[in-house]
Amino acid sequence: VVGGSNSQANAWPWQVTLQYASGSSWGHTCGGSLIRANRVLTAAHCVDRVASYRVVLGDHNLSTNEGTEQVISVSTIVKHASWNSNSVAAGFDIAILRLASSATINSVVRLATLPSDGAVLSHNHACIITGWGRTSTGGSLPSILQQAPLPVVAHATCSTSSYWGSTVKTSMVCAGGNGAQAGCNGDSGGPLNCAVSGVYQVHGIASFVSSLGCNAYLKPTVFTRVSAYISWINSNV
Ligand SMILES: CC(C)C[C@H](NC(=O)C(F)(F)F)C(=O)N[C@@H](C)C(=O)Nc1ccc(C(F)(F)F)cc1
Repeated sequence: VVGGSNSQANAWPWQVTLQYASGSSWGHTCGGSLIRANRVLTAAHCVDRVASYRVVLGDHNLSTNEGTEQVISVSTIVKHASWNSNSVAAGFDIAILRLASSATINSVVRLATLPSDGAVLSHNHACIITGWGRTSTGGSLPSILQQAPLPVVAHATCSTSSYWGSTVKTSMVCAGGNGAQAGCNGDSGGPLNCAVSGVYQVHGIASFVSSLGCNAYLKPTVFTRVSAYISWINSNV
């Protein structure tokens, strides 16, 4: 997350870090959201690489053991059948990870609330991106979960030529683009948290940013719009 700040410990209790084995250690590769005690919602592009994956729930500082972490391996991966890693612009950047065991739901590990089928948020609706992605384009990865305000950019605006043009589809949600706050590499798969009637919902799954730079002006961070995939989730969870 570029232009963000440290989140309060466990303030986003559905946020997970998706990690893959590299050598003898595990490295953060993507975010994700807990949607059932044994199911995590993430981006399909996060699991394109054949590897062994694990999720860590209840984490805050990736570099220390805080005693709230739950480490669970990923048993199976369900990527959307229409996902094509050569065209992120087509959408379908969504996957469900089945966990080897169920998480213990407690004060620091909770299920995400998903939006209702088809719900579309209006321009400037206040949302917050969270993640352990880079804090600047090509920069370093933070230890502490970051968050930043990222207001929704309506599709009508986001699909104009000065923004993303036809790269962005109605199955996506744009947020940010002010040149300061943005998602960045490593935030992929993580949530766009939007308050609706006082309850935070996971309205987006971080999908892509501009290759010109994470916080490129008028290139909002683009998320998979979760409300466009509710029936897919319900039949694959
Ligand atoms: C691996 C990528 C598909 C996803 C990667 N996503 C992210 O970094 C995140 F965190 F925003 F989700 C990304 O945007 N990386 C930049 C460097 C990128 O490749 N962006 C990008 C690629 C293709 C297009 C498109 F759709 F136009 F082809 C647009 C942006």
